[in-house]
Amino acid sequence: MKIKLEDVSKTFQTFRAVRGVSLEIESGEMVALLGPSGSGKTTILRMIAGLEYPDGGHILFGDTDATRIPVRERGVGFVFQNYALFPHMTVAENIGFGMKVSKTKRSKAEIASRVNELLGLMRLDGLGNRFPSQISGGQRQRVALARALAVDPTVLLLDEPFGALDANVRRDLRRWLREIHEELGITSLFVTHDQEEALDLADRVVILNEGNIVQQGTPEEVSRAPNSRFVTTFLGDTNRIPASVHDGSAVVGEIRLPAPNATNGAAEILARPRDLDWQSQGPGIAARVLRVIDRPDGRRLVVSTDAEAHLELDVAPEVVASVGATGFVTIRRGQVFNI
Ligand SMILES: Nc1ncnc2c1ncn2[C@@H]1O[C@H](COP(=O)(O)OP(=O)(O)OP(=O)(O)O)[C@@H](O)[C@H]1O
Repeated sequence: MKIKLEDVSKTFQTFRAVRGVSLEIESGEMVALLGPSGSGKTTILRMIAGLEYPDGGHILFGDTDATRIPVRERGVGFVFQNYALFPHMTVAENIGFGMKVSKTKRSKAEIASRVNELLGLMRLDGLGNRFPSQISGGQRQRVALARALAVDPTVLLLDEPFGALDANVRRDLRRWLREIHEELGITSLFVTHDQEEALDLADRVVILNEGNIVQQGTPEEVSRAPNSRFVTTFLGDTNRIPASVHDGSAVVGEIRLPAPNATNGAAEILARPRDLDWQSQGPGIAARVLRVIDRPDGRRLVVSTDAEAHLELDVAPEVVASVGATGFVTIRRGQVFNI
C-alpha cells in the first residue's frame, strides 16, 4: 500500500510539532523517520496510524484519503517501544488477540492456525504457552511484532521497536525485521533516533528537525551528501574546524580543501574522524594527543590543537601515538559550510 502525506501539520495547544510535511512511501518500501528527540517523528507515525488527526493537510492510503479514517479501519499494524503485551495472556493469546476483536470474523481453528504460523515466522516456536514475564525482552518484541502482523496489515508502523534492547539483540532483530519485511512485501515505516539503525535497515531515510523534513534519500545519498550542517552533525561524529574560504578553497594554515560552493569569508570544515590523519611531520594542524582509545575496529585519537579545539581522529591500529605526543592533523576529506 502506497502512503502519501500532503502538507501535513499538527499543533498541540500552541506548539507546532509537525510543520507541513509532504512525503511519499512506495508500496513495499521500508522507510525510516530519523531525527532528534522532539522533531515530530512519533507524531507523524501516530497520524498515519490514525491515533492522532492532523490539523492541516491530507494522508492518502493508495488513492483513498485516509486523513479522517479511524484507526481500526486503516489496516495498519503497529509496534511501539516497550509496547506492553497483556501480562495475563499467554504469548499465543497475545498474538491472537487482534484477530479475536477484529471486525473480520475468524473461527477458533483459523486463529489457532494463524498464531502457529506466526510463531514459526517469528522464531517463537514452543513459546506459545509462556506468559510475557517468562520470555526475554527480544522475544517480547517479536511477540509484539507477531501481534501487529496477525491481522494482515498492509502497512506496518514501528516506533523505536528495539529501543530498550541491548546492542547485540538489536542488531539481530533489525536484520531479521528486514527479512520479514521482504518476505511479506509489506510497506513499513519506522521511527528511530539511532542513525545506524536507520541507515542499516531502511531503503530510504527521512531526516526531521523541528517538525520539518530536512533531507530524504537512500542511506548512500544521505551519508555521502548531507545537505546541511545539521544533517552532517546529526548523522555521525563530526569535527568542526574553523577555516576561511578564498576563491573556491577552504584554508586552515597550510591545508587547502576544495570548496566550490562556498563564498569567500569565514567557514567551517566538517570532517568525520575517519577523514582526518595523524602525521609526525607537518604540514598540518599542530596538535597534542590527549587520549588514545583502542577499539576492535581501530584506534581513535583525541587531540588538542593550538587553538585549544579538540579533534577526534580514527586511525589504523598501527599508528603510533601516545598521550602527550605532538604531531600534525591533516584533512583528507571534509564538507565546507560558510558561517
Ligand atoms: N499530546 C501532546 N501534547 C502536547 N505536546 C505534544 C504531544 N505529543 C507530542 N508533543 C510535543 O510535540 C513534539 C514532537 O513530539 P514527538 O513525540 O513527535 O517527537 P519525536 O521526534 O518522536 O521525539 P522522541 O524521539 O523523543 O520520541 C515534542 O516537542 C512533544 O513534546
